[in-house]
Amino acid sequence: MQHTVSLECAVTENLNPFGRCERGLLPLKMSFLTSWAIIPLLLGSVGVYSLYRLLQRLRSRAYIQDAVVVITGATSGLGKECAKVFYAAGSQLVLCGRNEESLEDVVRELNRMRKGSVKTHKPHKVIFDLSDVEAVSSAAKEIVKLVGNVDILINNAGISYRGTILNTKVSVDRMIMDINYFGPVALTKALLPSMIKNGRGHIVVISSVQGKISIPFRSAYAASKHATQAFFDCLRAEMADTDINVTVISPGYIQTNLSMNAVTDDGSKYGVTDKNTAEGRSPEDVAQIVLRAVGERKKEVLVAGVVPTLAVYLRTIAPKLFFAIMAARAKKERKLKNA
Ligand SMILES: NC(=O)C1=CN([C@@H]2O[C@H](COP(=O)(O)OP(=O)(O)OC[C@H]3O[C@@H](n4cnc5c(N)ncnc54)[C@H](OP(=O)(O)O)[C@@H]3O)[C@@H](O)[C@H]2O)C=CC1
Ligand SMILES: CCCCCCCCCCCCCCCC(=O)OCC(=O)COP(=O)(O)O
Repeated sequence: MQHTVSLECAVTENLNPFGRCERGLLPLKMSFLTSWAIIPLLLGSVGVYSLYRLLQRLRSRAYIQDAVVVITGATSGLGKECAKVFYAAGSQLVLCGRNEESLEDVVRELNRMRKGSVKTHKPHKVIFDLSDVEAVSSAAKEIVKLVGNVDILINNAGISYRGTILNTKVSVDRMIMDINYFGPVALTKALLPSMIKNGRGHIVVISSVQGKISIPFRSAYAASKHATQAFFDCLRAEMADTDINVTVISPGYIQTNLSMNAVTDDGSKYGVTDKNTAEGRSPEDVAQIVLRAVGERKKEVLVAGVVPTLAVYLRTIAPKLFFAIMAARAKKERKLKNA
């Protein structure tokens, strides 16, 4: 019986600190006082948070300013935009690409950029093809000779693919793996010893949402990005007791030449800008996200909208449902192609 009464009391009235039921003005006064007390508490928290953000921004700025930053695939798309934001933030850039003239165009574009208050540095260029492991090794030597220690390596270069597994030549699978996986692995391995010797460094890799989920007709690309995610997750763990940071960035669609430059099942160029690519995020935005992630030494960042983000979780939480959605997607795409 007593139990029933105290329960009613808890629901309809106030309990004092000793658990007894109270009536009258006192509880009203208490709630009035606590609601006023919350204001300085809230203001204090906002102040502490703002101070924390300011310190974080200053720390990020100091980390990037004057840092030696190597960017692969700097001739176009996300790589070129990363070059711009790191250049403006005062980094000493080493721009890597396959084509000297395209790299020179990027350097000219950087020179034309309006100079802010931050001191900028003249960028270096290093030309090599990521699919050639020997070339990667000599490029790493050239980089160290040019700038000494590398602070931040941004493994950005990559190529995509469209095709069915049934029709795709293994040489195409290999080519994608060479550029997207073995290239960054080789460059990272070549530069890591000097980072360790120097006592600090930061390895960044541009993976993809497709490093976390596989979608139909992207087998070679998704596989190369899954391998990339796995390798750099291992590297992060192995470097945990050093001052080497590892950041994996996994973007969704970006408005670049990726789909235009993608290869098909026989290795020929796809040559089309897909609707998803054209409607993707701007490379400028994504480059800003990369800059912030590096400054804040984030371990990984998924740069994607609600649906791809849900898809990533769905793959783990409800794989059967995810597989069914992917099967329906494959069926629909095949039908569209054959129509
Ligand atoms: N665009 C998108 O929707 C998304 C892109 N990404 C990733 O972003 C990264 C950048 O791609 P993005 O800017 O979009 O595409 P782009 O095609 O615009 O840029 C790709 C860059 O990679 C370089 N590259 C290609 N092959 C080689 C090679 N064999 N050796 C050296 N460099 C090479 C290209 O150089 P060259 O000028 O010589 O061809 C170019 O600079 C890639 O890793 C991609 O997978 C991730 C998610 C989404
Ligand atoms: C409870 C609701 C769950 C909703 C889940 C539905 C699943 C829908 C599938 C979403 C697939 C998203 C794929 C995103 C792919 C992507 O962003 O890739 C980025 C790239 O790397 C692009 O390269 P590409 O060559 O493919 O253009």
